[in-house]
Formats: sequence, structure tokens, C-alpha cells
Amino acid sequence: MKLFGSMENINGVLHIGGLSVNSLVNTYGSPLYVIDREHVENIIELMKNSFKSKKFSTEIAYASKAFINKAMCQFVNAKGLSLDVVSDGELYTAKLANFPSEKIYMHGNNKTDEELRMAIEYNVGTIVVDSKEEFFKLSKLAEISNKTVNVILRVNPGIDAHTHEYIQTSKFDSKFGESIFDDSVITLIKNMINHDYINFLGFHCHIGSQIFDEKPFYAEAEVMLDFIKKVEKLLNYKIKVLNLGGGFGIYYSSEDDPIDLDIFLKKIIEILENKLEEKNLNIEKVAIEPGRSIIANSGVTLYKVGSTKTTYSGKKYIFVDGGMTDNIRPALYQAEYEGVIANRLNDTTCDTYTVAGKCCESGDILIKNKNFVIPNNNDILAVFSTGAYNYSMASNYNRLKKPAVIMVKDKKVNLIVKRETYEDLIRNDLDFEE
Ligand SMILES: Cc1ncc(COP(=O)(O)O)c(C=O)c1O
Ligand SMILES: N[C@@H](CCCC[NH3+])C(=O)O
Repeated sequence: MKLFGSMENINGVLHIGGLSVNSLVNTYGSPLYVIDREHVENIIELMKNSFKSKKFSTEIAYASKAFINKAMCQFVNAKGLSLDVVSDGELYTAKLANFPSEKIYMHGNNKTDEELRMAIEYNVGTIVVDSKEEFFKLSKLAEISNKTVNVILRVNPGIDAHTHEYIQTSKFDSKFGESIFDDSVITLIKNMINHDYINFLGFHCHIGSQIFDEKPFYAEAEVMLDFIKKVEKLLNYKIKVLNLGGGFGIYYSSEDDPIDLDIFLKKIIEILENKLEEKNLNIEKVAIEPGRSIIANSGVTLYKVGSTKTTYSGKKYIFVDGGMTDNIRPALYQAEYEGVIANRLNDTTCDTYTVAGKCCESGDILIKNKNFVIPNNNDILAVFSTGAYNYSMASNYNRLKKPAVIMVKDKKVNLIVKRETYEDLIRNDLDFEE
């Protein structure tokens, strides 16, 4: 079990932000997503300090898909980050949170007309064009609105990074971006450069998520600068912006070897600076777009143990009051998590259990065959590192209500998302008409 940030064991009880899990669950119910604010703040500070250069400006855009709600947009804005959004819903949330539109990157491999219009209307700082077709759509809509839009093109640098197949994004058959190896991409860039309503600034790439090996990132940086040099030469045009995406792997369980962000980000800067010099290139801004590495380890999900069961075959289960509805990642990616009986950290009588949720699915498993203190009903089970892609991927399957989200720091609690109610569940339901 690895504790992050302010998480600590006080007399056998897990405390986060100075507050016991018992008091948090008593007040806010369960399941409950808890965000350790101090830890996110430390990560953001570390990233800001490590990712900077004297040769170009740097920007960190938080990939909001990892965990987004109004408060999180406000929080990352207060911390000076930019924002990556990938849908009208994310953009709308950012807008409602008063996130400065000029600091937003609008992504998506299949942006609808509605989304593009919205991005233009909101004066989104940068639209990340994903394809030739999207350029045509966007340029027409920009012309109709009589607005020039800032654009970077998402390209696929063909870097094969080792991670789960579902979260790789840069293989040759990936659905994202246009390949840098496809000669037609040069024509596309030329068309963008020449378009009256497009201000073409540069490139975006992203090689995948939860990647532990730093080398593909270093290769990505080098390949992109080679490509930029080629484009500048061929088109006699100055590329200003390079966005290298996110994907930095984090610790979920003892099998993971997370990226050391400080060393890694400084190394990326060094590689970029050296390569720029070698190629006699200049670039105004380099951006990164981390999501998981900013928020994952700050999150803890607290559940109540409802019951336990030993099957006829001898398998032992702990049943909790949430499951795949609040954390789909084990079912979807065979993701591994660590968990504990959080109100009895010092107990030593353990057994091997599988933690299962309450959904009507055999695959509704959170943790498989790990050691836990023999639990009592109503004990609190904590699952760690649930800050990214848990709340944002939550569902109402089996009509379960989505949990509340709180941020904690220095014994203060900020309820940032209310627990759903029965009314929320049926809000859009209409009556059957004979
Ligand atoms: C375009 C883009 N940027 C950023 C991210 C964030 O990735 P991560 O959360 O792994 O940092 C993703 C997700 O993979 C992405 O698709
Ligand atoms: N949802 C994925 C990451 C996808 C990243 C976005 N391209 C996960 O939970 O690991």
C-alpha cells in the first residue's frame, strides 16, 4: 500500500487532509471520491518547475477527460494551467467554470459541427484539427462566423509505446490524427496555412496513456522536431507551437514503475533544446497535456463493506457498495488497484479476497486476490489512485447513483460534486404513451 500526499495512518485509521475516513464517510456517505488537494498542488508545482526552458515558453494543459467538473476547472485555472477539452460537454463545463477560453485546447477525432461552432463562438484558444475532413468543416464554419481560429494539427508520429492496446494512440492504424509519413499531410498543412480564416500554429501529438518507458516520449520529441524542420523547409513557413500530449505512467500497484516526473520533464526539455540547436530551429511554445499524472494518485475511493462471501469453490469476496459504475478500469483494462480496510490499518489478521461491486455483472471486480484484513460489515474499504478516469468514466449502470466528490486539505472539506439522487436518475425519463 502506497500513501500519497497528506494520506496517513493515525492510530490505525486512514486520514486524508487531516480527516479520518470514518468522519468523511459519516458526513458524505459512500461510495465517496476523495481528492487530496495538497497532493495535486504538489504535482502541479513540480511539473511547472521541471517543465520550463529559457529557449521557448512552456505550457501545461490539464487533460480534463481524466477528471472534470466545475470545481476542477476552477482549481487548475487558479494553479495557472491550461485545459484540454474533447467534447461539447467538457467545453461547456469549462465555460461555466469561467475558464479563460484562450487557454483551452479543443480536441476530438470526430468533432460535430455543433462542437466546432461552440469552440468558435467561445473563442477557444486553439482548435486541434484531427483530419483533412475536419479542416474543411472547421474552415467553412469559421468563415461563416467571420472569425479566424487558431489551429494546430494532430499528427501521428508512428511511435509504438507499450501500454494497454485500448489506450495506445500512435500506432499506424490509430484513429487519431494524420500520419506524418503520409505525403498528403503536407498539402493539408499548406491549405491550412493559406486559408484566410485559419491561423495555423503547429502540431499536436500524443502517443498513448499510462506509459512507463520514457524513451518513446524522447523519440516523439525528436521525431516531431525533424518533422517541423521538414515542414518549414518545404512550405517556407514558421511553426510556432508543438504540443507533445500526455500519457505519463503513474503508480497504481507495486507492479508499476512510474515515471519520475521531475527527471523526465527536465530531460524532455533538454532533448528539445539540443535538437532545436542541432536543427537550427526555433519554436515559440512547447506544451504538454497530462491528465492522469496530475490527478490519479490524489484520488481515493471510500466504500462501505456490505458483506463477505466464500464461494463453494473457496473464493473469498468482499462486497462493497460501489464497483464498476464508479471505477470501470479493472473491467475495461484489467487495471490493478491497491486497497485496504481503511478503518483498521493496524490489524494483522488477513486473508486473500477479491473485492467485488454490487452490479449485476461477474466482471464487476475492483481488486482481485489481494491480502486484506478480515473485514467486518460496515468497515470502510479504500481504493487508492482513483483520481483519474474513475469519476469521469462513471456510469449509472443498474441505476446506481454516482457518488459525491470531495476535495480535502488541512481538515477542510470542499464538496465539489454532490451525490446523485433518485431524482437525478429519472430526470430525463418520460412516460410511456399507449
Ligand atoms: C489527446 C490527449 N491528450 C492528453 C491525454 C491525457 O493522457 P494522460 O491522462 O495519460 O496523461 C490523452 C489521453 O490519453 C489524450 O488523448
Ligand atoms: N480512459 C483511459 C485513458 C484514456 C486516455 C485518453 N485518450 C484510462 O482509464 O486509462
